[in-house]
Amino acid sequence: MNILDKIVAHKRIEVAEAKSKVSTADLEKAPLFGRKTLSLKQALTAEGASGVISEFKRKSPSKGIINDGVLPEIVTKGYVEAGACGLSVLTDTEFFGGTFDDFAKARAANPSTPMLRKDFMIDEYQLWEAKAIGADVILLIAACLTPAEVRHLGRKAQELGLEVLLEVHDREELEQSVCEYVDMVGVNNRNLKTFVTSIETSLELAQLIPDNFVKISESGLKNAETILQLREAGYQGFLIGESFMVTENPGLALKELIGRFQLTSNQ
Ligand SMILES: O=P(O)(O)OC[C@@H](O)[C@@H](O)c1c[nH]c2ccccc12
Repeated sequence: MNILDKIVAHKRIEVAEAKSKVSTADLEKAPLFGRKTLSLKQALTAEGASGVISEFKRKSPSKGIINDGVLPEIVTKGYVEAGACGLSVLTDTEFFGGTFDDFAKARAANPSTPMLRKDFMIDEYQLWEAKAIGADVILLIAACLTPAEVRHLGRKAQELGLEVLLEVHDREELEQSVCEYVDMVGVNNRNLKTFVTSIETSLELAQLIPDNFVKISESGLKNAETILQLREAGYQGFLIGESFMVTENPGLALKELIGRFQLTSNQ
């Protein structure tokens, strides 16, 4: 079984357990459930936006522990002060060490920044959870959903006021899963089944993504030259975790990166 299949199998058990404990009616009573969501799409396309969506990630199946002793409220506040357009916070515990508590702390520290609940969404129950913790955006990974599931979850998410980021890794996933219930298309440079990471994936798929979707390049990004190259190819969003999280001060790492690509693009 590849790692993605393992994660999804585990997720199904987790969701079944969560459902048996807390009903969607109870989730709707959470204080943040009715909150007005923020638009990541708008933040990414605003004049002068850095385009960076910074991720809070403690560990991953590909890297093991990245940075475990850090506080989500401190790191994410640092990201926002440095110029992040949006935040991504992992909520998968088993494989990424994330929690709802991490998300809640980041949410409270950054009330006006769009936040992505980064998890493996397989059931509409998880959309209610996302609303209850104060998320603005959810991720739908084409590699672990059928095109019909993408449509169904995307439509439900949008009905709840959430924006939808569809993640693809190849042409087939893109062509089969992209639909009107998606707001942004993310190209994952990392193959979730093999962990092989290559920017070429984003460069190759760029022209195939219809223009009405905001394009986001995800994973393995660390230098200004690459960001500029991706911008040139049509990307307006850059999802970056590890290269910030491995440093002692992730916010500072983001600030330095933005400084480098803004400087370079003005020359
Ligand atoms: O840490 P990186 O290489 O900068 O990548 C961030 C993000 O793209 C990555 O964490 C990611 C992209 N898609 C995912 C799906 C599930 C879990 C994690 C991910």
